[in-house]
Amino acid sequence: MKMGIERVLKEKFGDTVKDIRQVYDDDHTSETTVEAVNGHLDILRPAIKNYGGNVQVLSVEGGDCLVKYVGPDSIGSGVKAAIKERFPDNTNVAVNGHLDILRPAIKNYGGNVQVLSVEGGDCLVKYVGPDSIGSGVKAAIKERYLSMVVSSPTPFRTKKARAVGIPIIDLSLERSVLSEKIVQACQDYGFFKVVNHGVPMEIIARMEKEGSDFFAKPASEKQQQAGGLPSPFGYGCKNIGFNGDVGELEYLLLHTNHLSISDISKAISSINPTKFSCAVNDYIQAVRSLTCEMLDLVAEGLFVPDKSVFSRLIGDVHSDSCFRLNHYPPMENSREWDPSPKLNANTRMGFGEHSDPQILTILRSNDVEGLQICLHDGLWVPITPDPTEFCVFVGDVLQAMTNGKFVSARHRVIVANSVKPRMSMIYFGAPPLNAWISPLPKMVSPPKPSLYKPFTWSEFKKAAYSLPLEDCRLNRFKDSLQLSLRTQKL
Ligand SMILES: C=C1C[C@]23C[C@@]1(O)CC[C@H]2[C@@]12CC[C@H](O)[C@@](C)(C(=O)O1)[C@H]2[C@@H]3C(=O)O
Ligand SMILES: O=C(O)CCC(=O)C(=O)O
Ligand SMILES: [Fe+2]
Repeated sequence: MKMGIERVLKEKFGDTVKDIRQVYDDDHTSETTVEAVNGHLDILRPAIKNYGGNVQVLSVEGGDCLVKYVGPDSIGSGVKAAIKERFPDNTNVAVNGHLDILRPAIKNYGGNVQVLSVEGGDCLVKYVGPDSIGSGVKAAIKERYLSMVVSSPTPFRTKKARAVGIPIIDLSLERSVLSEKIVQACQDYGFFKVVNHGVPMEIIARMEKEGSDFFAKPASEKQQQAGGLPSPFGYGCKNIGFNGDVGELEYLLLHTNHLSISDISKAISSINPTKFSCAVNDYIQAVRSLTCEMLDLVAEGLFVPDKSVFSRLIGDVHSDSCFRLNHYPPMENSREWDPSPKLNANTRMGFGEHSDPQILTILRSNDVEGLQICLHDGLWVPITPDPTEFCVFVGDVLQAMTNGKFVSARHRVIVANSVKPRMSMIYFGAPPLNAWISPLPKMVSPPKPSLYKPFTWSEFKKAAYSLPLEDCRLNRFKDSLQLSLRTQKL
């Protein structure tokens, strides 16, 4: 700031301007505290807010000042300069932390890292990217800030650095490495992303075009063309299921068998139904074979003797798999930024918290964010959208078949301020209605008795559809015999 004024004055008055000193209304020698530095940054806040960003001083300790900043880079360097100028005793100002050293590598993998809070010695970091860099994030924080404990009289400790490393799995890797990585991801998160998946971009783009063309039609047309299909299929707006759940979305839900796709295609376009049906059939065929491939890798990674035990269910001609297009209209008129995950004036619940009932879900979205997954400890993590990747979710049936080794991923969609609609295309790989589901023998042993009683997919589905979206549906299928045996032992 001072430098800008100096330049303007020198331009105007030349060498007559000798020295320019900045003076402050308040006591310049006042203590350097989080509050004081935060207060000083008020000069930059209007500009930052204008870009939908935010700035917050997290800690000031022994010459180190840690600042969380979201906004354009140009203002970011202004933040650093403004602090150093006003509080010269802050020799080390880290905007968005010390983690800047790792950012280029993380970005390279399409990932992201952000310090969410530093409180009472706990540092909470949100991280998306490969595991290897995730542990680097942890190490970098510990290395940098643990040393401060020694030198600082009132230590700022970073006891628990928590790097959330959502796995991104490269499907071109060698098979044995892949199966291990996929099993690990299913176990740790019930969720992972895949790259180099082999689904042709042309097939994805054609499906996306058909989807956006459909949602661009007037509401009455969509309703008339696809609103009257047998429940729960067809076009829906805001309602989710039959139990009063609502969301800020419209959708098209289809069964994946050829006959129902052909029926809906005729309803959507009487002039050229094959354009829509071909796009849907090609897309479903491609993601189905990707799903089967990943399920075979799961079986290999779990050392299950029958390697097709999961994929056979989905590949079956009678498979009850379905396909869904979700369209979340954008929010208007909101530029305010709120870092908390709670719903506020700027966010709406697009699709409420739930797990998918099927075996495996494969989701592809455009580049509009909104999807979040819940980790085992209850932390909600936003998933960075990438149209070239697929997101994979463990469903309830896979949880039952692995006897709880994998836990189905709870997820939701929160629509924030974006100018573009979010559109997702989701394949839910399901067994045939009459297929029996139970924990695989390989997954059951005396220390790990069967957690679930056998059920058919039809029974499970009926129960699932009778329950609200957020319910844990598998609870109804817990093996009460095992439970009572265990209680007796206690
Ligand atoms: C509220 C509901 C909607 C849902 C059926 C349910 O009763 C509970 C599960 C929901 C879900 C989630 C994943 C899929 O989007 C879906 C099609 C499915 O199979 O289960 C939906 C169901 C739906 O939207 O009809
Ligand atoms: O639309 C999305 O991104 C996710 C929706 C979802 O979870 C679902 O349809 O089951
Ligand atoms: Fe879902």
